[in-house]
Amino acid sequence: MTTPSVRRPGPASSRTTPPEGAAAPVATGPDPRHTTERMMDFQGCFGCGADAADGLRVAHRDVTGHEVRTEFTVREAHQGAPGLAHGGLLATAMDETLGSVAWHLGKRCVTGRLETDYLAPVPVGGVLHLRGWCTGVHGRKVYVEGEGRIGGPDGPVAIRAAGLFVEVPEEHFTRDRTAEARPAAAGAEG
Ligand SMILES: CCCCC/C=C\C/C=C\C/C=C\C/C=C\CCCC(=O)SCCNC(=O)CCNC(=O)[C@H](O)C(C)(C)COP(=O)(O)OP(=O)(O)OC[C@H]1O[C@@H](n2cnc3c(N)ncnc32)[C@H](O)[C@@H]1OP(=O)(O)O
Repeated sequence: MTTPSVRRPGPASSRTTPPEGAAAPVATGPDPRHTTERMMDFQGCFGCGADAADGLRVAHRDVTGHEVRTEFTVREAHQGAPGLAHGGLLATAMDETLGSVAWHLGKRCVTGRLETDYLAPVPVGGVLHLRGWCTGVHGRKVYVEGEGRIGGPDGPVAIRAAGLFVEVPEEHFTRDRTAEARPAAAGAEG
């Protein structure tokens, strides 16, 4: 057990806390059946992709067991209030980190729920050091928590989060959803 560095309770709600009977995570590494070329070579991800011109470029640094470490360098384009990072983008960097925890457990998952606590502002020019780890697995559900520190990996905690990731079939990513995305009226035309 790590000692919480802030006086607030943990970030997880009942929906992001593993239920009774959840299994401990088993760090298998990414499942080769899921790591198709299409997925692995994809650089368009807003969170981490090199080809996402306006993306966050979250850098994946280290994986140890079921714990993942990443870094997010906050640039001017990420501001909410002047000089400070926008909270939604900090949540995105966290989503990226927690999602990759599930991936390294060999699970093909999407974010079902993401809860965030903001504890301190993150300044432009700073680096947010993120860490995510799995708290349990129950059926298709993978429970993950994380934190982001400023000024270094052991600096003060600026953001904490808890997420629920849900395993999906490959078809989730390959299905043609063009019709679903169209407005209902336009979709009704043959
Ligand atoms: C994710 C990208 C992967 C791409 C991989 C590419 C390269 C790989 C390399 C590295 C990977 C690195 C990092 C990963 C990166 C990024 C992370 C970003 C991830 C995202 O940015 S991803 C986009 C946003 N995300 C969505 O776009 C999801 C939209 N959504 C749905 O697609 C459905 O909603 C779905 C599938 C979630 C569930 O739908 P479904 O029909 O399959 O299943 P169902 O509803 O039955 O839920 C099953 C059980 O989950 C419980 N459950 C579900 N949702 C819950 C909630 N909100 N709260 C509490 N419990 C919930 C139910 O209660 C039930 O629980 P129970 O089994 O106990 O009944």
